[in-house]
Amino acid sequence: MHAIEKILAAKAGKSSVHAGEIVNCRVDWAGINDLYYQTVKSFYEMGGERVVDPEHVVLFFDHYAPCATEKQADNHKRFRAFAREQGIRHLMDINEGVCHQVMADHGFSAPGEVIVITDSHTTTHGAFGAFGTGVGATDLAVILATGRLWFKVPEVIRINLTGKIPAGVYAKDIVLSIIGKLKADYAVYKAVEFAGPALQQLSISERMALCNMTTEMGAKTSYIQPDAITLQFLKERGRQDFTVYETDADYVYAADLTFDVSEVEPQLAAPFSVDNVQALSAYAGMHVDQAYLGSCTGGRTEDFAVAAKILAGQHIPAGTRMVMVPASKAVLAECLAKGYIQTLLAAGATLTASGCAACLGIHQGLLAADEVCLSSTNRNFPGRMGSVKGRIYLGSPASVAAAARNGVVTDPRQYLDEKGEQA
Ligand SMILES: CC(C)[C@H](C(=O)O)[C@@H](O)C(=O)O
Ligand code: SF4
Repeated sequence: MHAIEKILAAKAGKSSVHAGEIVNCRVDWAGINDLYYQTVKSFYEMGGERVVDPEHVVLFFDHYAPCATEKQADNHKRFRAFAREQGIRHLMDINEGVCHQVMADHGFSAPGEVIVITDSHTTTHGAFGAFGTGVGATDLAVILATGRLWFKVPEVIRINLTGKIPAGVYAKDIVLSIIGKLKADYAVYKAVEFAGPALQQLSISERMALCNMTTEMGAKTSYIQPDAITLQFLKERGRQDFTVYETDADYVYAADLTFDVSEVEPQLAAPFSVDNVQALSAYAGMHVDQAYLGSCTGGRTEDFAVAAKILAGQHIPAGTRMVMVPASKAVLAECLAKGYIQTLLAAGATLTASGCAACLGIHQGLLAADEVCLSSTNRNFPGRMGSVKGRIYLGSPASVAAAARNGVVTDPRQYLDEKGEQA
């Protein structure tokens, strides 16, 4: 069996499972974000009275944080009342940040767990060796009422990463180049595992970016075998009570691919699909109206660190604006402590509240028609960040910062030395 199958088997109380089988699993973490009040309504509509395991339910106020309309505020108010009524202690209010980052910050995401959130990018938790997947309101309501949910055991595609990651190239570039080759529907309902020696060069932050983006290949879930890097991250957050499952040596993958990361250069996904990927150099010199640094893909401390290296002592030129959205309160605190935010503010960037913000066009950084945004987020569909005529290019946080520095698409490698430090 694959480690993912072992997780699902354990949660279903079975000794073995196989791809295609439907299993009914105990869910370790059920998360609801603030776009999904329908979950609460569905819970009552299906006869729910008490949430079976409120200790393992997390409510996230991230998409509307802080609220831009009265309707959003009313939603939050009803969620808070639900939390009080049901004894849900983990209410991550508007200052906490994007659900996936908050899960990581709190040490909630851990190996061997089943994590289900009303958000498609729940694949992110594969970075911890968890089975993470996104669902809609009614499925989540079933978990509230029963503590369990059914899944179809996915086939697994393994992507082996080999070679040395060049300076100025990041997980985002690697995964964009993979999606550009394999395309947006390559992994529909399959699991995508990242493996291979290059993983040793990738921190948890970078692994989260990789796993996050598998959603844009249609993946049901993602997986990275926990290692010393994972265990160290969890130790720092006080997590020790988890089970690490290992894939059997004779497990047969649905596909087994190898990518040499040493050949990857900075990439951009051009409008209007995530698999419309080219080398960044193809767009060098194109004017950028907005550089957007944030989200559950590219809004972590390391992302701010590299942006600060590129923009230290610089001034963002007139005609370009930079919006920065730390993925969570913990990320913001860390970036403040390290001086990254101060450096970026001094360069002329705007700081907005942690959360989803303009990543999906809610507030804090929307685009006008024909404006170009270079964004560290994960989607560039029409209307994703405001006007349906806004043009979003997805790239690494370093590429976002380099664009802010010059007001045009710029290769970030020229500002970094061979160690990835300020050149
Ligand atoms: C919650 C939902 C509207 C959505 C998702 O499921 O991913 C959002 O977070 C996104 O990134 O598009
Ligand atoms: S930051 Fe963006 S991609 Fe992530 S959960 Fe929020 S809206 Fe979705």
